[in-house]
Amino acid sequence: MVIETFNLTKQYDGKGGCVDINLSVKEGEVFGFLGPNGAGKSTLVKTLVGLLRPTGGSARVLGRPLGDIRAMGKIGYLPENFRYHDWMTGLEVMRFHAELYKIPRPAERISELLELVGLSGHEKKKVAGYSKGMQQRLGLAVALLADPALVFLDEPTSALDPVGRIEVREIIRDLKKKGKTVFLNSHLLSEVEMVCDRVAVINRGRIIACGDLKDLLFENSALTVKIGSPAEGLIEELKKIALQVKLQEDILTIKVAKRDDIPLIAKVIVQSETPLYELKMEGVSLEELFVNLVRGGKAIDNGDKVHL
Ligand SMILES: Nc1ncnc2c1ncn2[C@@H]1O[C@H](COP(=O)(O)OP(=O)(O)OP(=O)(O)O)[C@@H](O)[C@H]1O
Repeated sequence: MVIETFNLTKQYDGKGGCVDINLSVKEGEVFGFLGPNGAGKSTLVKTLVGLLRPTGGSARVLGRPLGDIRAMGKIGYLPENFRYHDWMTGLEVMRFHAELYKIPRPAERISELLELVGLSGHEKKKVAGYSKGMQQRLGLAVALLADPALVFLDEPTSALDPVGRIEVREIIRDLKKKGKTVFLNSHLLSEVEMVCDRVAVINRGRIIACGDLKDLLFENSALTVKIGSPAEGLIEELKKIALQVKLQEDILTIKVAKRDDIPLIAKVIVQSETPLYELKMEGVSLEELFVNLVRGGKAIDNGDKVHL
């Protein structure tokens, strides 16, 4: 595991922050960390990168305890609200951080990264003259300077235009291809849906859902089946396979535990000689799931916390 936390807690004078966080993030995955404003996302990230000391619990990052200097050298971090010295040029900011990281042949690495984030040609301009999006691109380049094994990106695209967002998505995918682990905080759920393998949702400092993104979305989807008059005993038969079966007029709404149960459901209906007119999976988007979870809706049936 690249990140493992054990009841990790960081509160400010006993309030706010994040509480009893138990998470594990595997090597090479893109992990999405979601939550509404003030939920505790940045607090957890700052604690994991060693900027804040936990007030409870413990964690291991890259196999080392929190704050261990050997692990910190392999971590890249793009904070949510950062400001570089605006009297420096982009190139100077990069050189400064390269020195801190003691990067061998920094000139080569710096120009490669400025190219990657689309700042080539702007490196000699002062940061004061950079747009918000350019500053965010510079922040991303700094986060990637040391070729980190683990990258924390806190709202990496908040200031970017649509093209910039696509570019960052490509950078994230490329990092994954290279076997790097990405921990992504973002409010842009469609973006998270496109790049993340697993997600956790935090609300009021506590994790309320965590799991494989595809499974989480599947669990919260339902099969809708348009049928004629149901044969005797059909609903009972379906209940043996499905998690939940509801019949309203001629529409059956069925929740299944796994994809392979769908053809089974169709078979049972057909074999019962009930007319079957239509069968489709009504999926939820991550946005719908998120809103349901955060508002305490019934998005998830088996308790208020899911671990897959
Ligand atoms: N330095 C601090 N001192 C006191 N309380 C803090 C401090 N930093 C954060 N908090 C509180 O801890 C809680 C979590 O804040 P945090 O910034 O971690 O949330 P977040 O999920 O990153 O929010 P956002 O999406 O708005 O950036 C909030 O209630 C916040 O007010």
